[in-house]
Amino acid sequence: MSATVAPALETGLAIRLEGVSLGYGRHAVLEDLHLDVAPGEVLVIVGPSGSGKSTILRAVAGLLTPRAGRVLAQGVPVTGPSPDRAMVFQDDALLPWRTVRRNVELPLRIRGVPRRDRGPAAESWIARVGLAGWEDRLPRELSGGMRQRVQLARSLAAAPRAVLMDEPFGALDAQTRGEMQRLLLDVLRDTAATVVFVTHDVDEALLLADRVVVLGRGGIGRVLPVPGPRTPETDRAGLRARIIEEL
Ligand SMILES: Nc1ncnc2c1ncn2[C@@H]1O[C@H](COP(=O)(O)OP(=O)(O)OP(=O)(O)O)[C@@H](O)[C@H]1O
Repeated sequence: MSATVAPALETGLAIRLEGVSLGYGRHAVLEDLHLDVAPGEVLVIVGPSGSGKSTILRAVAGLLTPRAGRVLAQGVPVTGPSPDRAMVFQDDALLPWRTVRRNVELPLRIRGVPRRDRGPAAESWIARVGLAGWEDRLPRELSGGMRQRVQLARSLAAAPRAVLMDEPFGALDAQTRGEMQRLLLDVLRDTAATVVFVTHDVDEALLLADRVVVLGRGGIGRVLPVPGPRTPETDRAGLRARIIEEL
C-alpha cells in the first residue's frame, strides 16, 4: 500500500508588528506599533494623509527596515520582499513594455512556475478580473480601472499568502471604484490570503474590512471589528461615526 501525503493547504500569513518604530533618515513617523493580523483576515488601515499608512505597509512588504522592533510573517522576521507578500499600489505599477499577459505572468516566473503553465494560469486570472480578450494589449492601451484590474490579477496569480494594498482604488472615479471594490470582495472569497489594505476612505474601509485599524495622530488608535456581511447594504453608521471621531 502506498501512502499518499496530501499537499499542505496554502493559508494566509499571520503578520505581527512587535514594538515597531518606523521612519525615514532622521524623520520618525511612527513609534512602538503593536499589531496582529490573523491568517485570512482583511485588515484595513484607515487614517488621514501623512499618518503613516503606506509606511506601515512598506515595512510589512519588507521594503522599509524598522528602526526598532520586528515585523514577523508566520513568526519569521521580515528582512526583505517575498513573493509570499504581493503588493498592489495606487499608481499603476505595471511594466509598460509588457503586455497584460506578460505582466500577470511575472510573479509566476518569480515563483518558478514552469513556462508552459504560466500562460493558462495568467489567462484564467485575466478572465477572472473581467479582461478576457485584452491579454495582448499594453498597459497604455487600458483605462485606469482596467490597469488596476491587471494589478489585481498580477498580485493574486501566484497565490501569495498575503496581499498588501496601498490605496489601490484611490485614483479611480466613484463608479469604477465601486466596481473594483465589488470585484475585490468577489475574488477574495476564493483565496485564503491575508489582506492588509490601506485607505483614507472610511466607507471603503467598512465595506472591505474584517477589522479596521484607525491610524490617528498618536499612531495606532482603536482596532475595531466590522460586523458582516460585507455588502454595501450593511448598515455601519454607528461604527462609521466612531471611526471619524478617532481620526
Ligand atoms: N521616502 C520618504 N522619505 C522621507 N519621508 C517620507 C517618505 N515617505 C513618506 N515620508 C513621510 O512619512 C510620513 C508618512 O507618510 P506615508 O506616506 O506613510 O503616509 P500615508 O498615511 O500613507 O499618507 P497618504 O494617505 O497621503 O499616502 C509623512 O510625513 C511623509 O512625509
